[in-house]
Amino acid sequence: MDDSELLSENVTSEPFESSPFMPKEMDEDDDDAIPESQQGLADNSSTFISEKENTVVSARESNVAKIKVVVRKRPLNKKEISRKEEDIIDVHNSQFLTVHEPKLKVDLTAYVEKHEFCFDAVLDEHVTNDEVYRETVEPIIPIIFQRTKATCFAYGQTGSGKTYTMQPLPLRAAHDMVRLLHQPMYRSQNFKLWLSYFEIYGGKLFDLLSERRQLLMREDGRKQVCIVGLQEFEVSDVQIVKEYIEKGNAARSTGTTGANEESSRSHAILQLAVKKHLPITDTRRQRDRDAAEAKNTKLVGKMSFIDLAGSERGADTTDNDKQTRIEGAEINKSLLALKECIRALDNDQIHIPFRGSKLTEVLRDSFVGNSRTVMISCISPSSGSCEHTLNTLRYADRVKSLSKGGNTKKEQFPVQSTSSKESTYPSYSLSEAEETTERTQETRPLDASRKGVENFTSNSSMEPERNSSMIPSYQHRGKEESSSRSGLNDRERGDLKSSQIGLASKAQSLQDSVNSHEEVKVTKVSPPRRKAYRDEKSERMSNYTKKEEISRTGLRQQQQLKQQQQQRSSSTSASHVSSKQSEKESSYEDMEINAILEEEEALVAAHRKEIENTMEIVREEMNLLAEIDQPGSLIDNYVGQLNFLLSRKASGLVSLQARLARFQQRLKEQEILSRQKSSR
Ligand SMILES: Nc1ncnc2c1ncn2[C@@H]1O[C@H](COP(=O)(O)OP(=O)(O)OP(=O)(O)O)[C@@H](O)[C@H]1O
Repeated sequence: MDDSELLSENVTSEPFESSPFMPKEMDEDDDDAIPESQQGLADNSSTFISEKENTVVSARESNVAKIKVVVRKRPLNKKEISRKEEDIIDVHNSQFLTVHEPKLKVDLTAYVEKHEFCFDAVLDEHVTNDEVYRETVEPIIPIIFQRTKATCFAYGQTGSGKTYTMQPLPLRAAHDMVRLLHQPMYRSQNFKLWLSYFEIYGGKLFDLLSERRQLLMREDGRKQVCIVGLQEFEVSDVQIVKEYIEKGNAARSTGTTGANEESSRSHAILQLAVKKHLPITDTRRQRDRDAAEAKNTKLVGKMSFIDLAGSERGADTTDNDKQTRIEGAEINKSLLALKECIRALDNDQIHIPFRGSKLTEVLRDSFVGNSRTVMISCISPSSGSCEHTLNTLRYADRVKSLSKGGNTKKEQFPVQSTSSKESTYPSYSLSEAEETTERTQETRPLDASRKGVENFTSNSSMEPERNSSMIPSYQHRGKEESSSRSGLNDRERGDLKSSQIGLASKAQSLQDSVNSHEEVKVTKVSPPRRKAYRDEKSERMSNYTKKEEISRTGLRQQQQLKQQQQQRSSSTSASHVSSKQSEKESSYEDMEINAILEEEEALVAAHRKEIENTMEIVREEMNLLAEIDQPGSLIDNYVGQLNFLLSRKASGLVSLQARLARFQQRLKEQEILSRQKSSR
């Protein structure tokens, strides 16, 4: 038992339970029970779907979100328990989770910071693989027969349970798909199930079902990705699927990382494709006919299962040998590319950088057109993995925000509220198989249930016209939400807002205390013209150089008092010989004080603006830190962006300091002037 093994491990596959999403399996008798006339109708028209079936499909589709983000927490393992690491993840109501992050204050007092998240589903350590299947893949299966391409992938740090979660899913899916194939509706259309299994290792593609033969990825003229040489096998029963999966798993590249001794070093992609076989009518021998038929297929829909390589950067890039580090770098590159694609979609960019990595090229179908994506974020519950867990959850939160409306403009999908399990997706009736005939080569002469085809267009089988028409002109049923981020980002904004409010109130109380202090002083302040008050005024003005005594109230009161004095002086000394001179001086001083007040206001406004900018920069810095902690992040990006942010911060401070210096200078000048006047 290795260290990472779990005490409560239950790795053996669980027996299948019948699925509420799946129609009951049709046996031969059921099939026979279909009236002759209806069978004929189905044969003649590939678009035939009964109204009832259509309603069922629509109802099912309405439960299938375009992007679904599910989090799975695994139990503590032996190693973690022996290290006395605590379970820091609380799951509530199957959708919410709280991470209790242990932290230390500057004075080394321990405290716990809570991070709350909400996802489409959160599965705790007691949830079985079968339940994971029900929550994630099962609802998608029926729509694979309705021209949908779907992808399910697991994401998370190494050892968090990705392989454990992903491995049983294809078999369960195949089980349900085979059942559906037996439905008269699909049987009559000659729908068949095909399986392929390959991995991306070190940026190269290898066929896991064909002695790890290297494959080539090409883009055809229609920008469809083709995996040249990939072997596909027709599978008609679950036992055969199981054998292929085991064969492929055995051929996978694994290695040891700092955190998992049997770590997946590659991204493994298992695809189950539903194809419509077109009948070969000419009179050939049965064997030739099978081979020709296998070539003459149309892709209906496809389900891809992707087991991503472990995403823990640190362990991969520092602890291990050169080869492992190179692998780690390659894995990081593809995870980064995946993140970039998600971000580009999130920002509604026209150009999506799918070409950033082999992985994203393969995943391209999952994000465009009539697609469904399920991301299962696997997390470890231990306190020692807290940082990685938070990174995984932040990544998941970002993907979730994509489903909330980031791509509504482009694809016109109604948005889904991720805080609710219910989603509002339109129904559409697409029963007809894809029109594109697959250009396949080299049919392997295998037994009937194991037909293998080397595919030259495995990912390209849907015609672009069709593809574009597949993006249904949906009418929005759901209420469209703004593309604002939820969860953490909202919280961050909330934190920011409350800290802003906190800062503002602090500033206000400071200002109040300064004002009250000033008020005491101001009562002594009198118009500068009167000798008796000159010293006080000059003292006051010199006090402006002290930051804490800068007060607009003071200046205003000073001005008011001066005006009162002026009135008094003009009323009582109207006949005085120096009154004109005095008025001149007074108006000059008025202008001076007004100018200082204006400058003061500008300074305070600039200070406020600077605080806002600083907070914005701090927020960006926090994002940057969160990103650099993500697996696959590039240090170059980090360095460049940090440099940019620090320069922004520095230039903001420098310009505020310059303004402050100008203001101080102004006050000094004012003081000198008033001294000169007082000495006159
Ligand atoms: N939910 C779970 N319940 C029980 N055991 C689990 C669970 N999740 C994972 N494990 C166990 O934890 C260990 C690590 O899991 P796994 O190999 O699936 O991790 P991984 O994320 O695929 O790692 P890597 O990325 O390095 O391949 C295995 O021994 C697995 O059996």
